[in-house]
Amino acid sequence: MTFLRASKSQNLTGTVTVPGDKSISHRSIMLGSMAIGRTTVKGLLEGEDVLSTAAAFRAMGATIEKHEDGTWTVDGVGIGGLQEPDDVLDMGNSGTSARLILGILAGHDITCFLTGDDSLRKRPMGRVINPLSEMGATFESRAGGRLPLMVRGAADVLPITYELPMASAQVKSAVLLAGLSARGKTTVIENKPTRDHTERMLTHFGGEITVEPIEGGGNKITVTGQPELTAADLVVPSDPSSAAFPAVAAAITPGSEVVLPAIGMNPTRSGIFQTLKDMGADLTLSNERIEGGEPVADITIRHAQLTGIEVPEERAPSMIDEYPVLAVAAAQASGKTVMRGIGELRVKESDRLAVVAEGLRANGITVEEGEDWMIVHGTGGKIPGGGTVTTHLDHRISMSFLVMGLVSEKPVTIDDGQPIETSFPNFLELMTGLGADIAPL
Ligand SMILES: O=C(O)C1=C[C@@H](OP(=O)(O)O)[C@@H](O)[C@H](O)C1
Ligand SMILES: C=C(OP(=O)(O)O)C(=O)O
Repeated sequence: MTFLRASKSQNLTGTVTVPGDKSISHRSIMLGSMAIGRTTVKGLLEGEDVLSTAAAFRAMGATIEKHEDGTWTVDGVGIGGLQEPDDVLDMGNSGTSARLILGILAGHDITCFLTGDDSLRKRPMGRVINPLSEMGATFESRAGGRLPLMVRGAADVLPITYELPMASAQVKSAVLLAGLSARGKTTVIENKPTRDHTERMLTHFGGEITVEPIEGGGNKITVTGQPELTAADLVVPSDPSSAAFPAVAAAITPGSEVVLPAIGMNPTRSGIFQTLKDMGADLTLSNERIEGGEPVADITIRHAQLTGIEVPEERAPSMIDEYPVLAVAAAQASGKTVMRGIGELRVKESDRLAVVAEGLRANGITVEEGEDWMIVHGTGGKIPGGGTVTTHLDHRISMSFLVMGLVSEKPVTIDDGQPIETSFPNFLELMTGLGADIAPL
Protein backbone atom coordinates (compact mmCIF):
# COMPACT_ATOMS: atom_id res chain seq x y z
CA MET A 1 0.00 0.00 0.00
CA THR A 2 1.32 3.42 -0.90
CA PHE A 3 -0.02 6.19 1.31
CA LEU A 4 -0.36 9.50 -0.52
CA ARG A 5 -1.06 12.94 0.92
CA ALA A 6 -2.58 15.96 -0.83
CA SER A 7 -2.11 19.44 0.65
CA LYS A 8 -3.54 22.87 -0.01
CA SER A 9 -2.29 24.00 -3.42
CA GLN A 10 -1.89 27.25 -5.27
CA ASN A 11 -3.74 27.84 -8.54
CA LEU A 12 -3.61 24.89 -10.95
CA THR A 13 -2.61 25.95 -14.47
CA GLY A 14 -1.65 24.33 -17.73
CA THR A 15 -2.72 22.15 -20.63
CA VAL A 16 -2.57 18.42 -20.01
CA THR A 17 -3.50 15.36 -22.06
CA VAL A 18 -5.58 12.85 -20.15
CA PRO A 19 -5.06 9.16 -21.13
CA GLY A 20 -7.37 7.24 -23.44
CA ASP A 21 -10.91 6.22 -22.61
CA LYS A 22 -11.03 3.00 -20.60
CA SER A 23 -14.39 1.75 -21.92
CA ILE A 24 -13.37 2.33 -25.54
CA SER A 25 -9.90 0.83 -25.01
CA HIS A 26 -11.38 -2.43 -23.64
CA ARG A 27 -13.77 -2.67 -26.57
CA SER A 28 -11.06 -1.97 -29.16
CA ILE A 29 -9.16 -5.05 -27.98
CA MET A 30 -12.28 -7.19 -27.71
CA LEU A 31 -13.79 -6.34 -31.10
CA GLY A 32 -10.35 -6.21 -32.74
CA SER A 33 -9.78 -9.78 -31.49
CA MET A 34 -13.08 -10.92 -33.03
CA ALA A 35 -12.52 -9.17 -36.36
CA ILE A 36 -10.69 -10.49 -39.38
CA GLY A 37 -7.47 -8.59 -40.08
CA ARG A 38 -5.33 -6.06 -38.23
CA THR A 39 -6.83 -3.22 -36.19
CA THR A 40 -4.51 -0.33 -35.31
CA VAL A 41 -5.42 1.55 -32.15
CA LYS A 42 -4.06 5.02 -31.36
CA GLY A 43 -4.31 6.38 -27.84
CA LEU A 44 -5.09 3.08 -26.11
CA LEU A 45 -5.25 3.44 -22.32
CA GLU A 46 -2.32 1.48 -20.88
CA GLY A 47 -3.93 1.09 -17.47
CA GLU A 48 -4.02 -2.22 -15.61
CA ASP A 49 -7.70 -2.86 -16.41
CA VAL A 50 -7.12 -2.67 -20.17
CA LEU A 51 -3.93 -4.71 -19.87
CA SER A 52 -6.00 -7.44 -18.15
CA THR A 53 -8.30 -7.50 -21.17
CA ALA A 54 -5.32 -7.66 -23.54
CA ALA A 55 -3.75 -10.53 -21.58
CA ALA A 56 -7.01 -12.50 -21.71
CA PHE A 57 -7.34 -12.18 -25.49
CA ARG A 58 -3.70 -13.08 -26.01
CA ALA A 59 -4.32 -16.20 -23.93
CA MET A 60 -7.19 -17.02 -26.31
CA GLY A 61 -5.17 -16.67 -29.50
CA ALA A 62 -5.34 -13.01 -30.60
CA THR A 63 -2.05 -11.21 -31.33
CA ILE A 64 -1.90 -7.89 -29.50
CA GLU A 65 1.22 -5.75 -29.68
CA LYS A 66 2.48 -2.32 -28.76
CA HIS A 67 4.69 -0.60 -31.35
CA GLU A 68 7.52 1.90 -31.04
CA ASP A 69 5.33 4.83 -32.12
CA GLY A 70 2.97 4.11 -29.22
CA THR A 71 0.19 2.58 -31.36
CA TRP A 72 -1.19 -0.88 -30.65
CA THR A 73 -2.25 -3.53 -33.15
CA VAL A 74 -4.74 -6.31 -32.67
CA ASP A 75 -4.74 -9.23 -35.12
CA GLY A 76 -8.14 -10.84 -34.76
CA VAL A 77 -9.23 -14.45 -35.10
CA GLY A 78 -12.85 -13.85 -36.20
CA ILE A 79 -16.09 -14.48 -34.31
CA GLY A 80 -16.00 -18.01 -32.87
CA GLY A 81 -12.26 -18.25 -33.42
CA LEU A 82 -11.05 -17.79 -29.85
CA GLN A 83 -9.25 -20.79 -28.37
CA GLU A 84 -9.62 -22.28 -24.92
CA PRO A 85 -6.99 -20.66 -22.67
CA ASP A 86 -4.81 -23.13 -20.79
CA ASP A 87 -5.01 -21.25 -17.49
CA VAL A 88 -7.39 -19.13 -15.40
CA LEU A 89 -8.10 -15.67 -16.88
CA ASP A 90 -7.34 -13.04 -14.24
CA MET A 91 -9.48 -9.94 -14.70
CA GLY A 92 -7.65 -8.05 -11.94
CA ASN A 93 -9.76 -5.12 -10.69
CA SER A 94 -11.84 -4.74 -13.86
CA GLY A 95 -15.60 -5.28 -13.93
CA THR A 96 -15.75 -4.31 -17.59
CA SER A 97 -13.21 -6.98 -18.56
CA ALA A 98 -14.99 -9.70 -16.60
CA ARG A 99 -18.55 -8.97 -17.74
CA LEU A 100 -17.87 -8.26 -21.42
CA ILE A 101 -15.53 -11.24 -21.77
CA LEU A 102 -18.21 -13.48 -20.25
CA GLY A 103 -20.54 -12.27 -23.03
CA ILE A 104 -17.97 -13.15 -25.67
CA LEU A 105 -17.17 -16.53 -24.08
CA ALA A 106 -20.88 -17.40 -23.92
CA GLY A 107 -20.72 -17.61 -27.72
CA HIS A 108 -17.61 -19.80 -27.90
CA ASP A 109 -17.76 -23.56 -27.50
CA ILE A 110 -14.90 -23.60 -24.97
CA THR A 111 -14.52 -23.76 -21.19
CA CYS A 112 -12.86 -20.94 -19.26
CA PHE A 113 -12.17 -20.06 -15.65
CA LEU A 114 -12.22 -16.42 -14.54
CA THR A 115 -11.03 -14.74 -11.38
CA GLY A 116 -10.13 -11.27 -10.16
CA ASP A 117 -8.66 -9.32 -7.25
CA ASP A 118 -10.17 -8.94 -3.75
CA SER A 119 -12.47 -6.17 -5.04
CA LEU A 120 -13.68 -7.88 -8.21
CA ARG A 121 -14.33 -11.18 -6.38
CA LYS A 122 -16.95 -9.33 -4.33
CA ARG A 123 -18.83 -7.88 -7.32
CA PRO A 124 -22.04 -9.44 -8.68
CA MET A 125 -21.73 -11.45 -11.91
CA GLY A 126 -25.30 -12.83 -11.67
CA ARG A 127 -26.41 -9.83 -13.72
CA VAL A 128 -24.60 -11.30 -16.75
CA ILE A 129 -24.88 -14.97 -15.78
CA ASN A 130 -28.70 -14.75 -15.97
CA PRO A 131 -29.15 -13.51 -19.56
CA LEU A 132 -26.14 -15.47 -20.84
CA SER A 133 -27.58 -18.69 -19.34
CA GLU A 134 -30.82 -17.97 -21.22
CA MET A 135 -28.69 -17.81 -24.36
CA GLY A 136 -27.33 -21.30 -23.66
CA ALA A 137 -24.06 -20.78 -21.75
CA THR A 138 -23.36 -22.76 -18.56
CA PHE A 139 -21.81 -21.27 -15.40
CA GLU A 140 -20.52 -22.54 -12.08
CA SER A 141 -19.76 -19.67 -9.74
CA ARG A 142 -19.19 -19.02 -6.07
CA ALA A 143 -22.26 -18.18 -3.99
CA GLY A 144 -24.06 -15.03 -5.12
CA GLY A 145 -22.67 -15.25 -8.65
CA ARG A 146 -19.19 -14.26 -7.51
CA LEU A 147 -15.80 -14.96 -9.13
CA PRO A 148 -13.97 -17.26 -9.46
CA LEU A 149 -16.32 -18.90 -11.92
CA MET A 150 -16.34 -21.36 -14.77
CA VAL A 151 -18.12 -20.61 -18.05
CA ARG A 152 -18.82 -23.07 -20.80
CA GLY A 153 -20.00 -21.34 -23.96
CA ALA A 154 -22.93 -22.56 -26.04
CA ALA A 155 -22.27 -24.44 -29.28
CA ASP A 156 -25.47 -22.91 -30.65
CA VAL A 157 -26.30 -19.56 -29.01
CA LEU A 158 -30.00 -18.71 -28.72
CA PRO A 159 -30.90 -15.16 -29.75
CA ILE A 160 -32.98 -13.54 -26.99
CA THR A 161 -34.80 -10.32 -26.19
CA TYR A 162 -33.60 -9.02 -22.85
CA GLU A 163 -34.84 -6.06 -20.83
CA LEU A 164 -32.08 -4.76 -18.56
CA PRO A 165 -33.13 -4.89 -14.88
CA MET A 166 -30.61 -2.12 -14.06
CA ALA A 167 -28.94 0.67 -16.06
CA SER A 168 -25.73 -1.15 -16.99
CA ALA A 169 -23.67 -0.82 -20.15
CA GLN A 170 -21.66 -3.86 -19.07
CA VAL A 171 -24.73 -6.11 -18.99
CA LYS A 172 -26.06 -4.61 -22.25
CA SER A 173 -22.69 -5.19 -23.90
CA ALA A 174 -22.35 -8.75 -22.60
CA VAL A 175 -25.69 -9.73 -24.17
CA LEU A 176 -24.92 -7.95 -27.47
CA LEU A 177 -21.47 -9.55 -27.68
CA ALA A 178 -22.95 -13.02 -27.05
CA GLY A 179 -25.55 -12.15 -29.71
CA LEU A 180 -22.74 -11.89 -32.26
CA SER A 181 -22.48 -15.70 -32.13
CA ALA A 182 -26.24 -16.36 -32.29
CA ARG A 183 -28.17 -17.44 -35.37
CA GLY A 184 -30.66 -14.60 -35.59
CA LYS A 185 -31.27 -11.25 -33.91
CA THR A 186 -30.59 -10.47 -30.25
CA THR A 187 -32.35 -7.49 -28.70
CA VAL A 188 -31.56 -5.55 -25.54
CA ILE A 189 -34.05 -3.07 -24.13
CA GLU A 190 -32.59 -0.39 -21.91
CA ASN A 191 -35.08 1.88 -20.19
CA LYS A 192 -32.37 4.39 -19.36
CA PRO A 193 -29.67 5.11 -21.94
CA THR A 194 -26.21 3.88 -20.90
CA ARG A 195 -22.83 4.34 -22.59
CA ASP A 196 -23.13 3.20 -26.21
CA HIS A 197 -19.49 2.47 -27.14
CA THR A 198 -20.21 -1.18 -27.97
CA GLU A 199 -22.96 -0.16 -30.40
CA ARG A 200 -20.80 2.51 -32.05
CA MET A 201 -17.76 0.28 -32.35
CA LEU A 202 -19.72 -2.68 -33.72
CA THR A 203 -20.97 -0.40 -36.50
CA HIS A 204 -17.37 0.76 -37.07
CA PHE A 205 -16.28 -2.89 -37.55
CA GLY A 206 -19.08 -3.59 -40.05
CA GLY A 207 -21.51 -5.28 -37.64
CA GLU A 208 -25.25 -5.00 -38.19
CA ILE A 209 -26.82 -3.17 -35.25
CA THR A 210 -29.88 -0.95 -34.94
CA VAL A 211 -30.81 1.40 -32.11
CA GLU A 212 -34.43 2.53 -31.83
CA PRO A 213 -35.45 5.08 -29.21
CA ILE A 214 -38.34 3.86 -27.03
CA GLU A 215 -40.90 5.73 -24.96
CA GLY A 216 -39.47 7.18 -21.78
CA GLY A 217 -36.01 7.93 -23.21
CA GLY A 218 -34.52 4.44 -23.47
CA ASN A 219 -33.44 2.33 -26.44
CA LYS A 220 -34.17 -0.97 -28.15
CA ILE A 221 -30.88 -2.29 -29.53
CA THR A 222 -30.79 -5.19 -31.97
CA VAL A 223 -27.70 -6.98 -33.22
CA THR A 224 -27.70 -9.49 -36.06
CA GLY A 225 -25.68 -12.59 -35.23
CA GLN A 226 -22.81 -14.18 -37.14
CA PRO A 227 -21.66 -11.13 -39.11
CA GLU A 228 -18.11 -10.96 -40.39
CA LEU A 229 -16.40 -8.18 -38.45
CA THR A 230 -13.65 -6.46 -40.41
CA ALA A 231 -10.63 -4.88 -38.74
CA ALA A 232 -10.96 -1.09 -38.60
CA ASP A 233 -8.50 1.45 -37.21
CA LEU A 234 -9.43 3.44 -34.13
CA VAL A 235 -8.43 6.64 -32.34
CA VAL A 236 -9.33 6.51 -28.64
CA PRO A 237 -10.50 9.87 -27.22
CA SER A 238 -9.23 11.04 -23.83
CA ASP A 239 -11.33 9.60 -21.02
CA PRO A 240 -14.04 11.97 -19.69
CA SER A 241 -14.12 9.96 -16.45
CA SER A 242 -10.39 10.63 -15.94
CA ALA A 243 -10.73 14.25 -17.11
CA ALA A 244 -13.26 14.78 -14.31
CA PHE A 245 -10.41 14.76 -11.72
CA PRO A 246 -8.33 17.67 -13.08
CA ALA A 247 -11.61 19.38 -14.09
CA VAL A 248 -13.02 19.31 -10.56
CA ALA A 249 -9.61 20.20 -9.12
CA ALA A 250 -9.47 23.32 -11.32
CA ALA A 251 -13.10 24.22 -10.62
CA ILE A 252 -12.56 24.26 -6.84
CA THR A 253 -8.96 25.56 -6.50
CA PRO A 254 -8.84 29.39 -6.48
CA GLY A 255 -7.04 31.05 -9.41
CA SER A 256 -6.96 27.90 -11.57
CA GLU A 257 -7.21 27.62 -15.34
CA VAL A 258 -6.73 24.20 -16.94
CA VAL A 259 -7.15 23.05 -20.55
CA LEU A 260 -7.95 19.40 -21.29
CA PRO A 261 -7.73 18.65 -25.05
CA ALA A 262 -9.68 16.00 -27.01
CA ILE A 263 -11.93 14.74 -24.23
CA GLY A 264 -14.65 12.25 -25.21
CA MET A 265 -17.98 14.10 -25.22
CA ASN A 266 -20.28 11.20 -26.00
CA PRO A 267 -23.61 12.31 -24.46
CA THR A 268 -23.87 8.96 -22.65
CA ARG A 269 -20.68 9.93 -20.74
CA SER A 270 -20.60 13.69 -20.34
CA GLY A 271 -23.10 14.22 -17.50
CA ILE A 272 -20.41 15.40 -15.08
CA PHE A 273 -19.55 18.43 -17.21
CA GLN A 274 -23.19 19.55 -17.43
CA THR A 275 -23.54 19.02 -13.68
CA LEU A 276 -20.46 21.12 -12.92
CA LYS A 277 -21.86 23.87 -15.16
CA ASP A 278 -25.22 23.63 -13.35
CA MET A 279 -23.27 24.21 -10.10
CA GLY A 280 -21.77 27.39 -11.55
CA ALA A 281 -18.45 26.07 -12.91
CA ASP A 282 -16.69 28.18 -15.54
CA LEU A 283 -16.35 25.37 -18.07
CA THR A 284 -16.26 25.90 -21.82
CA LEU A 285 -15.96 23.53 -24.77
CA SER A 286 -14.08 24.35 -27.95
CA ASN A 287 -12.96 22.62 -31.11
CA GLU A 288 -15.93 20.21 -30.99
CA ARG A 289 -15.47 17.46 -33.57
CA ILE A 290 -15.98 13.75 -34.33
CA GLU A 291 -12.91 11.50 -34.05
CA GLY A 292 -13.13 7.77 -34.74
CA GLY A 293 -16.93 7.81 -34.50
CA GLU A 294 -16.97 9.55 -31.09
CA PRO A 295 -17.61 13.25 -30.36
CA VAL A 296 -14.65 15.02 -28.69
CA ALA A 297 -13.95 18.59 -27.54
CA ASP A 298 -11.28 20.59 -25.73
CA ILE A 299 -12.35 21.64 -22.24
CA THR A 300 -11.22 24.85 -20.54
CA ILE A 301 -12.10 25.11 -16.88
CA ARG A 302 -11.41 27.96 -14.47
CA HIS A 303 -12.05 28.33 -10.77
CA ALA A 304 -15.48 29.60 -9.71
CA GLN A 305 -17.44 29.38 -6.46
CA LEU A 306 -19.79 26.41 -6.88
CA THR A 307 -23.31 26.11 -5.50
CA GLY A 308 -25.00 22.86 -4.50
CA ILE A 309 -27.79 21.54 -6.71
CA GLU A 310 -30.17 18.61 -7.01
CA VAL A 311 -28.54 16.43 -9.70
CA PRO A 312 -31.25 15.20 -12.11
CA GLU A 313 -31.73 11.48 -11.40
CA GLU A 314 -32.03 10.59 -15.09
CA ARG A 315 -28.50 11.93 -15.62
CA ALA A 316 -26.97 9.27 -13.33
CA PRO A 317 -25.96 6.68 -15.98
CA SER A 318 -24.08 9.35 -17.98
CA MET A 319 -21.85 10.17 -14.99
CA ILE A 320 -22.05 7.03 -12.88
CA ASP A 321 -18.29 6.83 -12.23
CA GLU A 322 -18.04 10.55 -11.46
CA TYR A 323 -20.16 10.69 -8.28
CA PRO A 324 -17.15 10.27 -5.95
CA VAL A 325 -15.40 13.32 -7.41
CA LEU A 326 -18.70 15.19 -7.69
CA ALA A 327 -19.11 14.63 -3.93
CA VAL A 328 -15.78 16.43 -3.46
CA ALA A 329 -16.95 19.37 -5.59
CA ALA A 330 -20.17 19.35 -3.53
CA ALA A 331 -18.17 19.51 -0.28
CA GLN A 332 -16.41 22.66 -1.50
CA ALA A 333 -19.64 24.24 -2.87
CA SER A 334 -21.99 26.37 -0.83
CA GLY A 335 -25.34 24.76 0.02
CA LYS A 336 -26.30 21.14 -0.31
CA THR A 337 -25.98 18.80 -3.27
CA VAL A 338 -28.61 16.08 -3.58
CA MET A 339 -27.77 12.93 -5.59
CA ARG A 340 -30.49 10.34 -6.19
CA GLY A 341 -30.88 7.13 -8.17
CA ILE A 342 -27.30 6.05 -7.54
CA GLY A 343 -27.77 2.59 -5.95
CA GLU A 344 -25.44 1.13 -8.63
CA LEU A 345 -22.56 2.85 -6.81
CA ARG A 346 -22.82 0.14 -4.16
CA VAL A 347 -21.53 -2.56 -6.57
CA LYS A 348 -18.51 -0.81 -8.07
CA GLU A 349 -14.86 -1.44 -7.08
CA SER A 350 -16.06 -0.56 -3.57
CA ASP A 351 -19.44 0.37 -2.11
CA ARG A 352 -18.89 3.92 -3.33
CA LEU A 353 -21.86 5.37 -1.48
CA ALA A 354 -20.62 4.09 1.87
CA VAL A 355 -16.93 4.73 1.17
CA VAL A 356 -17.46 8.30 -0.10
CA ALA A 357 -19.66 9.12 2.89
CA GLU A 358 -17.05 7.68 5.28
CA GLY A 359 -14.23 9.61 3.58
CA LEU A 360 -16.14 12.88 3.65
CA ARG A 361 -17.01 12.44 7.34
CA ALA A 362 -13.37 11.65 8.16
CA ASN A 363 -12.58 15.09 6.72
CA GLY A 364 -15.23 17.04 8.59
CA ILE A 365 -18.06 17.10 6.01
CA THR A 366 -21.70 16.45 6.88
CA VAL A 367 -23.24 13.76 4.66
CA GLU A 368 -26.59 12.01 4.66
CA GLU A 369 -26.80 8.68 2.88
CA GLY A 370 -29.57 6.19 2.02
CA GLU A 371 -29.89 3.00 -0.01
CA ASP A 372 -29.59 4.84 -3.34
CA TRP A 373 -29.03 8.50 -2.50
CA MET A 374 -26.61 10.87 -0.84
CA ILE A 375 -26.77 14.50 0.29
CA VAL A 376 -23.51 16.40 0.77
CA HIS A 377 -23.63 19.57 2.86
CA GLY A 378 -21.23 22.03 1.23
CA THR A 379 -18.78 24.06 3.30
CA GLY A 380 -18.61 27.11 1.00
CA GLY A 381 -14.86 26.63 0.50
CA LYS A 382 -13.93 25.58 4.04
CA ILE A 383 -13.34 21.84 3.96
CA PRO A 384 -11.61 20.96 7.27
CA GLY A 385 -9.65 17.91 5.93
CA GLY A 386 -7.10 16.19 8.16
CA GLY A 387 -8.57 12.70 7.67
CA THR A 388 -7.18 9.46 6.30
CA VAL A 389 -9.37 7.76 3.73
CA THR A 390 -9.55 3.99 3.27
CA THR A 391 -9.69 3.37 -0.47
CA HIS A 392 -10.80 -0.32 -0.62
CA LEU A 393 -8.92 -1.03 -3.91
CA ASP A 394 -10.98 1.70 -5.62
CA HIS A 395 -9.08 4.03 -7.98
CA ARG A 396 -11.86 6.61 -8.10
CA ILE A 397 -11.88 6.88 -4.30
CA SER A 398 -8.09 7.39 -4.28
CA MET A 399 -8.18 10.15 -6.89
CA SER A 400 -11.30 11.90 -5.56
CA PHE A 401 -9.92 12.36 -2.06
CA LEU A 402 -6.54 13.51 -3.36
CA VAL A 403 -8.43 16.23 -5.24
CA MET A 404 -10.15 17.18 -1.99
CA GLY A 405 -6.82 17.60 -0.21
CA LEU A 406 -5.84 20.35 -2.68
CA VAL A 407 -8.39 22.73 -1.14
CA SER A 408 -8.91 21.51 2.43
CA GLU A 409 -7.57 23.37 5.48
CA LYS A 410 -5.50 20.36 6.61
CA PRO A 411 -4.00 17.74 4.22
CA VAL A 412 -5.98 14.66 3.20
CA THR A 413 -4.27 11.25 3.24
CA ILE A 414 -5.31 8.16 1.30
CA ASP A 415 -4.14 4.73 2.42
CA ASP A 416 -3.48 3.40 -1.07
CA GLY A 417 -2.48 5.07 -4.32
CA GLN A 418 -1.80 1.80 -6.13
CA PRO A 419 -5.37 1.36 -7.54
CA ILE A 420 -4.89 4.54 -9.61
CA GLU A 421 -2.81 2.38 -12.00
CA THR A 422 -6.00 0.66 -13.16
CA SER A 423 -7.39 3.66 -15.05
CA PHE A 424 -5.06 6.71 -14.87
CA PRO A 425 -1.41 5.59 -14.59
CA ASN A 426 0.07 9.12 -14.93
CA PHE A 427 -2.41 10.82 -12.56
CA LEU A 428 0.22 11.95 -10.04
CA GLU A 429 2.60 13.30 -12.64
CA LEU A 430 -0.20 15.09 -14.49
CA MET A 431 -1.68 16.65 -11.36
CA THR A 432 1.65 17.74 -9.89
CA GLY A 433 2.51 19.20 -13.32
CA LEU A 434 -0.53 21.46 -12.95
CA GLY A 435 0.73 22.56 -9.55
CA ALA A 436 -1.05 20.11 -7.25
CA ASP A 437 0.76 19.32 -3.99
CA ILE A 438 0.45 15.52 -3.84
CA ALA A 439 3.26 13.34 -2.50
CA PRO A 440 3.93 9.93 -0.98
CA LEU A 441 3.71 9.99 2.80
O1 LIG B 1 -19.34 -0.56 -20.01
C1 LIG B 1 -18.40 0.03 -19.46
O2 LIG B 1 -17.30 0.22 -20.02
C2 LIG B 1 -18.62 0.55 -18.08
C3 LIG B 1 -19.89 0.62 -17.59
C4 LIG B 1 -20.21 1.12 -16.24
O3 LIG B 1 -20.52 0.01 -15.42
P1 LIG B 1 -22.01 -0.63 -15.31
O4 LIG B 1 -22.35 -1.28 -16.57
O5 LIG B 1 -21.89 -1.61 -14.18
O6 LIG B 1 -22.90 0.53 -14.97
C5 LIG B 1 -19.05 1.88 -15.62
O7 LIG B 1 -19.29 2.06 -14.25
C6 LIG B 1 -17.73 1.21 -15.84
O8 LIG B 1 -16.69 2.01 -15.34
C7 LIG B 1 -17.45 1.00 -17.31
C1 LIG C 1 -16.69 0.97 -12.26
C2 LIG C 1 -15.53 1.09 -12.90
O1 LIG C 1 -14.90 0.13 -13.67
P1 LIG C 1 -15.17 -1.43 -13.78
O2 LIG C 1 -16.64 -1.71 -13.56
O3 LIG C 1 -14.71 -1.79 -15.15
O4 LIG C 1 -14.32 -2.11 -12.73
C3 LIG C 1 -14.81 2.39 -12.90
O5 LIG C 1 -13.83 2.51 -13.64
O6 LIG C 1 -15.18 3.34 -12.16
